[in-house]
Parts: sequence; C-alpha cells; structure tokens
Amino acid sequence: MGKKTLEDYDVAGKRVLLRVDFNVPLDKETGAISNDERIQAALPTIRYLLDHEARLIIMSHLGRPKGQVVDSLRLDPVADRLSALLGQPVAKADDCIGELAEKAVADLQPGQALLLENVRFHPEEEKNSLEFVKKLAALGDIFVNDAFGTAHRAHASTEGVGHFLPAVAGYLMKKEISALARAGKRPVRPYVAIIGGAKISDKILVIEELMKIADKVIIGGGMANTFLAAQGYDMQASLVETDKIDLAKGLLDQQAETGKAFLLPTDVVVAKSLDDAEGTVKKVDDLAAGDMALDIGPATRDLYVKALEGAQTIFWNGPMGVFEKEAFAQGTNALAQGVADSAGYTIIGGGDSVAAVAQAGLSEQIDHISTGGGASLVFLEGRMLPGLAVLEEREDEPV
Ligand SMILES: Nc1ncnc2c1ncn2[C@@H]1O[C@H](COP(=O)(O)OP(=O)(O)O)[C@@H](O)[C@H]1O
Ligand SMILES: O=C(OP(=O)(O)O)[C@H](O)COP(=O)(O)O
Repeated sequence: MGKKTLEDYDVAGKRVLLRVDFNVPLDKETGAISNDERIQAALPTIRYLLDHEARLIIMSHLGRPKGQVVDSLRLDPVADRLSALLGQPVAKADDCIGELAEKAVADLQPGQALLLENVRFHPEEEKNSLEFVKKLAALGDIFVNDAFGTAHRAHASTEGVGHFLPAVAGYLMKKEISALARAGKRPVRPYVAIIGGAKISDKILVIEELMKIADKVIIGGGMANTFLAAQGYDMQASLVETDKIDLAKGLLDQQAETGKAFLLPTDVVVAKSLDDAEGTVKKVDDLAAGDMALDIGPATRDLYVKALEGAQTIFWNGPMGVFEKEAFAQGTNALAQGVADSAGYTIIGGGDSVAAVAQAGLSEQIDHISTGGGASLVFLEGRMLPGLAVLEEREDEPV
C-alpha cells in the first residue's frame, strides 16, 4: 500500500491544523507584503480543505522575532491577503496557543479558515518543546504540513505536532519534493549551483556539500563577502559573518585541492548607506572605510552569466545583492536573465529569490520556482527534512 495522501482523510467538520510557510518578504520601508507567492502556493491545499468542509486552522511563522511579540511581524496583513485571494473571510487569532487561540478555534465552522498568530512569538516553537507542541496539537484533529520552505526546521509547528496527530503532506509539499527530486541525486550535468543572500551562517555549511555535488558553484550577495574576507580582502562595513571566516577559509582550501570551479566576485557595487540612490563600482581589493558591498559588479555579472552557458541543471538560492533597492538589483537581474535563458532544467528557491525573479518579470521562464531556499538546499544535498520525515512516518499508519 502506498503512502496516504490528503484525500485518504475525511476532513469534513474536523479541525485541520495546517502548517504553511507564509514567511513572505515585507517592504523594508512600509512593512507591506511585497510578494505573496508563498501564500498563493498554499492555496490548492487550503481550497481543498475548505471545499471539503474542514474547520481550517492555519499556522505560520513570519521573520525571526526570536521568541518575542514583534508587532511588525504580526500575521494580520497575511490574513487579509489570504482572505482576498480566497474570496472569503479569514479569521485571525492574536496568539497561536492559549485562550485566544482556543476561543477562535471553538468559533470556527466547517468551511471556515482561521490564521493563528506568528508561532515564533513563543521561544518554545524553535525549541520544539513538548508542552508547546501539545498545546498546538490540542487545537486540531489532523495535522497537514504544506510548509515546504520551513521543512528543514525541526520546530514545534513543523515537526513536533506531527507526532501527536495523524499527519499528512499538503499539495505544495508533494509538488516541491517531486520537482526537486529531478535535480537531486542524479542531476543532469553540467550542474551549476548559485548561492547568495544574507542567511550566511545557515547556508555556508551547505556549500561544502554543493562543492561535491555541483560542477560549478557561484557565490554572490552577503555570502560572498564572508568568502572575500576569508581571502584577506577588507570588506569594510559590508555584511560579513566574522565567526564564519575560518569556515570559509577551510572551504577555500578544500576547493584549491579539488580544483572545483568556485566563483567569487572580482568587483562589487558599494555604497555608504542603503539609501544611496546609486552605488559605486569597486574592485574587491579597493573598498574604503564605510563601504558596504551591496551587489556584484559588472565584470562579475558577465563572468557569472557566462558561467551558466551550457548548464543542464541550475539551482539558485539567494539574491546577488540588495535587490529590493534598484541601485543594487542589477547583479540579481542579470543572473535572473541568465537563468531564464538557460536551456537546462532551472530551479530558483527561497522567499526573497522568488520575489527577485518575479520583480524581474522572469518567473514564467523558470522550470521550478521553489518556495524554499534553505529547505531545497538541504533536500538537494540528500539530507533529511525533519518536517517531511515525520509525515513519512505517519503516512504509513492506518487512517
Ligand atoms: N551584499 C549584501 N549585503 C546585505 N544584504 C544582502 C546582500 N545581498 C543580498 N542581501 C539580502 O539578502 C536577502 C535575501 O537572503 P536570503 O533570505 O538568504 O534569500 P532567500 O529568501 O531567497 O532564501 C535580501 O533581503 C537581500 O537584500
Ligand atoms: O524563508 C525561509 O527560508 P529561505 O529564506 O531559506 O527560503 C523559511 O521561511 C524559513 O525561515 P528561517 O530561515 O527563518 O527558518
């Protein structure tokens, strides 16, 4: 007998606890949702559950509030956007556990949806602590996990609750896994991986694995700054994770031994402030006090786009610069165009990366737009995703 799917459950009238990844990019100035693709991606599962008369309780995180209530990271705007997309009201509870959540759940009728408050307002979420898991699980009768983008986190709402309720994958989770499996164990070669963005400590370890799997690794964005610092360049005021410099040095040594193509910027676009209307192009050995490297430079752009030629598989996570600002978006846009033009199988993953490609108007030309950056990296390495592993265990059990 195969794994169970959503259709194997009778959800009518049941409290379905659905974990999604509504960690959408927010406009740095206004705080408004700047890209809602992560919400749209979860709609098939949400619509299915509502059409089948579930009492739908939705959980998500937004940003990294570090276990505290942060008003700018409340989920009210997300509930409004979901409501507009669904064409029906979506209730919002101001907490994800306790009286506020319980009352909102009790008021929920079949076919209605409720969004709980940001689960990361409680430090217990990321600790996956048992008491918190039990409180979340007590709100539902069935757990559905559609949060592919957060499946690499063993948190209470992504993994913990799966041990206490019948648990099954949603449609987005299934779709992501089957699309990514194509680039997984046996990618068609040459395979080029592009890594950028700002989540350096999260993703730098993954690069070691990528250096084994991919034929070429291209590094940009904030990630590149740490490697450039490891090469001895003074990156001045740029985003650099100093405690990861040694690790970066180790990776560069490894790369020197293997000779694997590993591309770092030779020039960057710098500015003293994010609000500078335009940046200045500098060689990486030429940064002055106060300079922040906020994009790859034109020579690097050309080098990177050329490096994509002939690729049969391309995976990209993490923008090449602060693409949210026009002055620092050219590197990301050029790479987006290069990936879009490729005849190979192309995957772009991550909340901001997906937003960047949408901003460049190129989403249609990408084979798979993944809602997960870190999650797809972990998956492509062949490592276990905790949010998926718990489902696989439970999907073998009788309904
Ligand atoms: N050179 C840089 N300096 C500072 N921030 C950067 C730089 N390059 C990219 N970023 C930022 O990285 C963020 C996205 O990183 P990340 O979350 O890792 O990507 P994703 O969401 O696609 O996984 C963006 O907000 C972007 O502004
Ligand atoms: O945005 C996310 O990851 P991504 O930036 O790697 O795509 C997910 O929502 C996970 O968020 P986290 O990296 O704060 O755990």
